[in-house]
Amino acid sequence: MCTSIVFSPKDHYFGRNLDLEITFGQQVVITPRNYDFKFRKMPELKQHYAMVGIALNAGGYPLYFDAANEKGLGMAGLNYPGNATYYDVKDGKDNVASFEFIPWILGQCATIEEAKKLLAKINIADINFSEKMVASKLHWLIADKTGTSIVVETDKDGMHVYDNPVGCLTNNPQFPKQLFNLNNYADVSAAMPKNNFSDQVKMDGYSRGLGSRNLPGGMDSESRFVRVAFNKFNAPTSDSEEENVDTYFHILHSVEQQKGLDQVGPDAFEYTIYSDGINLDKGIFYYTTYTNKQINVVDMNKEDLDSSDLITYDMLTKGKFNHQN
Ligand SMILES: C[C@H](CCC(=O)NCC(=O)O)[C@H]1CC[C@H]2[C@@H]3[C@H](O)C[C@@H]4C[C@H](O)CC[C@]4(C)[C@H]3CC[C@]12C
Repeated sequence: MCTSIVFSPKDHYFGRNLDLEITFGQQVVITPRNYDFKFRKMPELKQHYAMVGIALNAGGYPLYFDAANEKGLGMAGLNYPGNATYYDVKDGKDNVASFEFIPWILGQCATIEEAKKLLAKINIADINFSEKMVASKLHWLIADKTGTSIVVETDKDGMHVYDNPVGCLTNNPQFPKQLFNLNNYADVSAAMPKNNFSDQVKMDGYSRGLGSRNLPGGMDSESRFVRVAFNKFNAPTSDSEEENVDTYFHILHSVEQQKGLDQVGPDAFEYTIYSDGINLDKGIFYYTTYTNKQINVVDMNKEDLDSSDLITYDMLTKGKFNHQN
């Protein structure tokens, strides 16, 4: 499962945990403005906004899992099995394959308002990247540098674009159900609970943290949605970039999947392969991996964004122990 958030302590940070049992050889990929973006059913974008994110470089084509552009619009695709539906090519619509959706939006839109205008014309066409790489069933979180976010779900009954008041997304069920489920946690709090049970029962608050005792702790997508929303809304904010980035990763790591906890096959366990976050205001990309919790940084502004070839960085997966004696 996966979790994606936008966190707005001062600047705005957008990204996700990628949870899966296999890894694809993904890299940090910067697509500069003059990379010739080809689309199966739409005209190419010879010039577009530059973007940075995690992608699989498939023979020179960036298959983005999540990314943000130089204008501060971010977008992530998360698994949405059983619900995601892609459609036949339709006349009069912008027919975009699911693997083209991130570049199509990030290449052309600077804000959520602009994205909504393009979304109104889009038909997510049921096209595979290749015979081997069939379309994954996804839904998407999109956020801009005001911290505003939306969710795009293409269900059996068509495409839905939801305003997202909580700024997070996980997996199933459908987004309105995830929001509704928050009702069940209205009394969860960072503060010690008040005894509403009965004034005839003496309760002495035997432990700190009892206000959050009823937060769901599971690896499942509904539990992670509640937990990450609560942790985000209660996170401290600062004027310091480093403190805010650090807090951002604490939030994502609070819903990360340790190996061994989420069994998906006889010997297969889903785990958090990487966590990433882009400062949408500044174009700085941060990430950690399962085996390297040090925060790694790629600053897109340090690259020649007017060039035409993909710029890639292998993810640093080897952590360091700092021996002090
Ligand atoms: C599996 C993950 C989503 C993670 C998640 O939600 N997992 C939880 C779960 O399995 O429930 C998705 C997110 C982006 C997806 C990739 C991107 O869409 C790009 C690319 C698209 C091709 O159609 C298929 C391969 C490929 C490379 C996709 C493989 C599956 C990815 C990596």
